[in-house]
Amino acid sequence: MDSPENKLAASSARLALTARPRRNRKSEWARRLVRETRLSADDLIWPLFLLDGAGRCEPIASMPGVYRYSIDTALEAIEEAASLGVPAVALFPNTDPALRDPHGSAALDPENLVCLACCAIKRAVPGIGVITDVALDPYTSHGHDGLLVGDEIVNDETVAVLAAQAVNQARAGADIIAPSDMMDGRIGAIRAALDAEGFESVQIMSYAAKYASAFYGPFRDAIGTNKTLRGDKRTYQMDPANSDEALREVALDLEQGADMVMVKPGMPYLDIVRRVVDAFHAPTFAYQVSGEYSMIEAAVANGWLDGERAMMESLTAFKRAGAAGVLTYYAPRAAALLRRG
Ligand SMILES: NCc1[nH]cc(CCC(=O)O)c1CC(=O)O
Ligand SMILES: [Mg+2]
Repeated sequence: MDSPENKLAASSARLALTARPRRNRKSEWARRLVRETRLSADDLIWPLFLLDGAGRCEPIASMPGVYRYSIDTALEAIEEAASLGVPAVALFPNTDPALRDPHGSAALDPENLVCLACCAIKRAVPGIGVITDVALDPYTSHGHDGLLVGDEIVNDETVAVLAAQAVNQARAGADIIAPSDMMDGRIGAIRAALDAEGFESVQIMSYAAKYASAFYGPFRDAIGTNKTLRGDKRTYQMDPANSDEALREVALDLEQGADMVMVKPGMPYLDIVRRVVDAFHAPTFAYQVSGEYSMIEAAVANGWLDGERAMMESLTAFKRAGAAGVLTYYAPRAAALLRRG
């Protein structure tokens, strides 16, 4: 027969190919056999927002599917995450505006929201790791991560407060201290302060390469700093155009005693993740930040993306780039999906 299909078949001689990479993709079992990276619940850290009061679980408009929890409801959610195999949570407080001041004093209050939550979690869900954020932005009236003198975020004075904040969190039972402030020299100062107080076994996960990113917008809604932030954070967070600088930052933090390092944001910075992993072979985490999450969710809400597939593909990409794990608002959802298989 002279159909167009037959003509095409007859005219196309077999290619003399030795390699046909498609052979390894011919079926699901074959693809499973050659899969290079695998995501598991062990790779997921769940960042969680806290607010005061009881019985509260408040939606965040710019982060559909993410909530601010009072401690009691947080415990239920964390219990659930632990049962799904999520190894650790990272706590971020939405501090009552009345408790914020120019010095971020509430960061040092042993009964602040994070400390109370930390104690409660260690008691109620002892099997999950608790990561606390070291930075002053949830506590300062100006929304900066450090102390503001004139229009400068002063480094060394801030570091002294951060070291005290870290000790305050360790006393409340924090397992991992995670400085996200980007001041110079804070890792060494925090390590020394922790050790001096007998907290040698408290780990430090340094936000070593944290960029001044537009993708943090929804997070600042979540903790209530968007309205109050004066100016921007470009004098301490990194320029998104830089890559070698990230390696120098990571080197300094590892020298000063960081046990783990982080690159943030995540997906637009996978090249940095890969470079850091290849250069240092240290446990390197990536933060799939609020804006990345909300971008995916907005497309899903419009019917433009398949939510589950976009979630799992984005998380797998972090593993492929070499990350030891990912801080992601998807942690419980992804862990539940991985459990179902
Ligand atoms: N210490 C601030 C902090 N810690 C974590 C995030 C962002 C996380 C996210 O966007 O999900 C930020 C935002 C910022 O630097 O303003
Ligand atoms: Mg640094």
